[in-house]
Amino acid sequence: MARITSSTSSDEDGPSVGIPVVDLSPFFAFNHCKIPLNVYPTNPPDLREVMEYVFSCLSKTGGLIEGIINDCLGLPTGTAHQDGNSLTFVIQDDAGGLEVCKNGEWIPATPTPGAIIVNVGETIQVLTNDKLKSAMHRVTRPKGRSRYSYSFFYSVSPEKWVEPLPEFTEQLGELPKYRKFQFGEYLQLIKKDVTNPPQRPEDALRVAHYSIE
Ligand SMILES: O=C(O)CCC(=O)C(=O)O
Ligand SMILES: [Fe+2]
Repeated sequence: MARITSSTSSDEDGPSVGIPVVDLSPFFAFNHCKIPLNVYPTNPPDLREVMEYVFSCLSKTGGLIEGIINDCLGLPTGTAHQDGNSLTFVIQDDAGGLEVCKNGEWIPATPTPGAIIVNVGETIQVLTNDKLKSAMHRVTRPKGRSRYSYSFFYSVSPEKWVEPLPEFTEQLGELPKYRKFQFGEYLQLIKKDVTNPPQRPEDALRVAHYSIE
């Protein structure tokens, strides 16, 4: 979130940035432009464009400084997560850094020229009733150099319903482990976690939300 605070106003009761005086609070707060909550004043006309640009530059600077602090403290830069979509294709450069958790151990996905890493996402985990599991993974930035990767998230469309397929339930004599949900609804839920992450990464909302006990 960002806010414009008026501290030099000669008018004690109103903002000094030309915002129509409806709300008399001395600041104008706004969220990341991807969250559709912002209501921008129409005057000055280029306020929105300038603010979104400044927001984006400062977010990048924040990420950079956060990474430097993490490096200095010896903390990992990446947060462990599973992908919610069906399949993710990852192409990483020779810096490496992608790690997958197996039996509690972090295993590096060693960079191989020309290779595409394929991650199974939670949608496939649900469709196969846990026969194929979505791996927990994270990214650590190698010390002293930058890292670039390209991720392609192959997904079902948001209106599609996702549930364990009969081939992995009835036909095997097994009960479904998840109740049916619409993919778009799940996306909305996990996006909330991305924009407003829980204190502990393990509290992030995952597909277990739809588990049948
Ligand atoms: O950068 C990478 O290697 C993977 C990034 C990733 O896990 C993700 O975007 O979900
Ligand atoms: Fe991922």
